[in-house]
Amino acid sequence: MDFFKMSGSGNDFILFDNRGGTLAAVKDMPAFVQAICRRKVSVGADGVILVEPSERADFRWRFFNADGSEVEMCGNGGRCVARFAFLQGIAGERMSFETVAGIIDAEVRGDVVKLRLTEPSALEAGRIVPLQDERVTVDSINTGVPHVVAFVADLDHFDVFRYGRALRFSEAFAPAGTNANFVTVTGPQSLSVRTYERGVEDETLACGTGSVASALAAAARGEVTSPVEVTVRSGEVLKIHFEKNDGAFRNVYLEGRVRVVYEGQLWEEAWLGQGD
Ligand SMILES: N[C@H](CCC[C@H](N)C(=O)O)C(=O)O
Repeated sequence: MDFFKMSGSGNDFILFDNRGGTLAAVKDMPAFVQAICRRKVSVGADGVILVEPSERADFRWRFFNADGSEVEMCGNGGRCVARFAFLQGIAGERMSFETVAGIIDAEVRGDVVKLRLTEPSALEAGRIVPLQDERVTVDSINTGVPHVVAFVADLDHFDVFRYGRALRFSEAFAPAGTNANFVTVTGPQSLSVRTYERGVEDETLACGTGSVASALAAAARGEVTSPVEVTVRSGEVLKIHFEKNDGAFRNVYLEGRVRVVYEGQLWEEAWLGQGD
């Protein structure tokens, strides 16, 4: 099974062109995904992307987190799959693809990919959430997948794992759970974000939909205007463009560089029998 390994600003993925049933031998997809996402004993990644045929767009893709959970969308994964599709001749520089979250337009310019995301929804500002022995104020929004955004003062020394897990599993966001973003606004068009990701169950080096959620939450508070440069944990910068009209956000774009790390051939021993 041929695959690509790609990185979207440090959020890394294993991509398969599954249009011809490359993965037909896989009987349990979540178990397969968990196995190949394990670092040191297999390929290792934050998630897996399967490109499949679509009646409604150039192609469809399914996204699986490293824990095997299939979820609606992935912003950095979307940027990677757009460049993958272009490089593989599956689509041109301008394309549209189908996700569980909806149809997304993409434009590939060299190693920079710009996505037009689905309309954000369910923005709730100033939610008071009990968190261990404290109560915190967070904003929540869905940017393809669910996110909470908390504004903090000293991001570099913030315990993202502890508070990220507490928010991820908080009753307030049950049963689906959420991704948790911790943000410091650094200027009228810039902020820094660290994200604890659902389904990776750890902090990742970047989160695309989380960066968008953070930019829109800050814009809703009147603290930033479009375009917003988001510095992620890897140190790379994602650019978020949006229109804000009477509190609603439209034409939301996520832009940034993606890297092809390598192309590979997956051996069965890299996934079969890993639980033994
Ligand atoms: N972990 C997320 C999906 C991937 C989101 C992130 N990698 C991105 O770039 O948007 C979730 O389960 O909702």
